[in-house]
Amino acid sequence: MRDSTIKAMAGPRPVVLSGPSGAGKSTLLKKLMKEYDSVFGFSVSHTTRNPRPGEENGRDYHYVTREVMQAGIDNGDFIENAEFSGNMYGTSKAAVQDVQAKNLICILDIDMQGVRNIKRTDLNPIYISIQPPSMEVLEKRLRDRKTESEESLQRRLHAAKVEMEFSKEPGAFDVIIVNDVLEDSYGQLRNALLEEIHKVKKINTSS
Ligand SMILES: Nc1nc2c(ncn2[C@@H]2O[C@H](COP(=O)(O)OP(=O)(O)O)[C@@H](O)[C@H]2O)c(=O)[nH]1
Ligand SMILES: Nc1ncnc2c1ncn2[C@@H]1O[C@H](COP(=O)(O)OP(=O)(O)O)[C@@H](O)[C@H]1O
Repeated sequence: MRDSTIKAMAGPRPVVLSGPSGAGKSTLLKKLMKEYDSVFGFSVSHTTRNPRPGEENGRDYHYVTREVMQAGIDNGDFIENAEFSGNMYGTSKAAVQDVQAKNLICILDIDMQGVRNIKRTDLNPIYISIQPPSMEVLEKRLRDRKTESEESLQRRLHAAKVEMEFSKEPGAFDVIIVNDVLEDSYGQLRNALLEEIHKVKKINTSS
């Protein structure tokens, strides 16, 4: 579905982080937003999964039922949505527009289906793949995070293999970061976004 209402505005380009569950997307995204709190705005997705300990409704996700989610989809409220590991996830138009209205860099954390769907819109983000150093490390990190049942863990590890294959497709991502040593990965992420960061800083200091 081509969505022309989400146009690439004259402002800074949005950023899409994508990659296997457990690769480190949230960790890196939180570090970035902490260091550049007046530059980035997080696109708060909707999901039917339950909140994890420490997650907050409206900050990490909008936690909704399948019925509410489906009604929003049917109403055309979403730029894209996907089923992942037994739950629904989706990016509403409002989530992106709320951030862009503040002239911040909109940062999205979405799966590979979301990447494919966003490529059919005019959003024109920078696509960044966050990957684990290996499947073994990924499994260890997911187990140590203690957020998944054994079933959900296995589903996510299977999805991870598919996502790693997708990231090898030419043109799928602009930047690929293997998240081994966190400080190094964070440095790579920051360097990849410095141009957009400076755009926002210039706009904010000149206005
Ligand atoms: N397509 C799509 N995927 C999303 C969205 N929000 C989150 N996801 C993805 O859904 C997957 C599961 O997210 P989550 O349950 O938070 O697990 P985590 O990746 O282990 O933190 C991840 O790959 C996210 O990038 C969304 O709005 N759209
Ligand atoms: N570079 C890293 N080295 C070691 N552990 C990491 C690293 N990056 C993330 N982690 C840990 O791995 C787990 C998964 O990270 P998280 O940011 O939740 O991944 P995602 O958002 O991609 O699912 C978390 O427990 C996190 O603290």
